[in-house]
Amino acid sequence: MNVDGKQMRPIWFDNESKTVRVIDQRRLPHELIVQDLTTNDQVIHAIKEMYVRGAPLIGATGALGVYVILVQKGNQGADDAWLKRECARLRDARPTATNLAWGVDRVMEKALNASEYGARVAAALKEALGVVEEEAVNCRKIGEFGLSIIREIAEKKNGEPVNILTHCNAGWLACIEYGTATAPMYTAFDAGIDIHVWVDETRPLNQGSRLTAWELGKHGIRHTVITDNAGGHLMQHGMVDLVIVGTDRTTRAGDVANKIGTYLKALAARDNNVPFYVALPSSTFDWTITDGVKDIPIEERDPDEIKFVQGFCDGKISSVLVPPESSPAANHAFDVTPARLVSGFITERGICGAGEEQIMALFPDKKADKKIG
Ligand SMILES: CSC[C@H]1O[C@H](OP(=O)(O)O)[C@H](O)[C@@H]1O
Repeated sequence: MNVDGKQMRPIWFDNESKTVRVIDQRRLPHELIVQDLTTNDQVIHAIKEMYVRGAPLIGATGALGVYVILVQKGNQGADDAWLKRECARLRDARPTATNLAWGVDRVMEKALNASEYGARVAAALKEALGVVEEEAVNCRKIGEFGLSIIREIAEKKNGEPVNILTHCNAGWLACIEYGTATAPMYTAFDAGIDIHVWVDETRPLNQGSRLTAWELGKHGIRHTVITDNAGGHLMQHGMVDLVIVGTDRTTRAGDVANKIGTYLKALAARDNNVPFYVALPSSTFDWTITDGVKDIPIEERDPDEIKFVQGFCDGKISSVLVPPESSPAANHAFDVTPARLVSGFITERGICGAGEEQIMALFPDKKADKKIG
């Protein structure tokens, strides 16, 4: 996306150095730092520590990570067992986003189909770059389909802005371009529709206040950062016309795993008759499961992410302890919104209702035969 006149993506392959490069999103919005990923350990660390985050981006990083495994120093790329072991390590870097396993499996399969090392490397890179470009196109299409929802609301607003609430960051920084939840926002803004976005700060790592606010500001989209607990109040007072969020894993029956706090937004939206849409590429559906609360693994992260608040001061990032050092904290990174609270899904193939029948009608070619994640 355009950042101060420069086209940027959160991940890219540098053809000259043959290196995978990523933006270290932990440093945004105050520092734009690029990291090279030249070993599997570095790729795994970047995913675990959230240099890169967001389901489609994690999937693309996993896909390119298979290439890194094959070309890293001391590789045994032609050894199938070694390649599978390293891919399994990469696949397990974070548990909830189904895209990671999808991206790694897809590229590893192509690599294993080539026996000669050079052909294996070429096949892996080609497939991984294909994943990157496909997800960019998928998010553009999500924006095109999502535009109709925002346009329909705008037509009833008599010139007033469409107020959209979003949680966490499901922007281009979580994908490749456009984002998922943000894609319809960018498309509507670029089509001249007046929108304003309520941006949940999204504790504990503040992906909303740090990343979504940065993205929207760079695109010139009016937005307001709010606490995670403010959304219900705003909906009660008619200040939210639409909620659009992303997802890390959605079951084929429409249960949605997304950043912790999403479920509460969906409850407030239902209670106030506010449309609640989930935007995702098909790579984020887990076709093998239906019950999200029972079957989606919820990542539990380091409690210190809650106890220590990160800020930017005097040119550097610092952490400040908030609760008593001795107080325990519980850091569930995601929750599951049942399909019954979802108005619909915005995908690269169109918009569908939140039920197995509607989802499978849009994706009749998807099979529930391969366990992911
Ligand atoms: C388009 S996927 C974005 C999704 O990923 C985020 O989680 P995290 O920042 O921990 O990777 C959040 O759930 C977003 O909605």
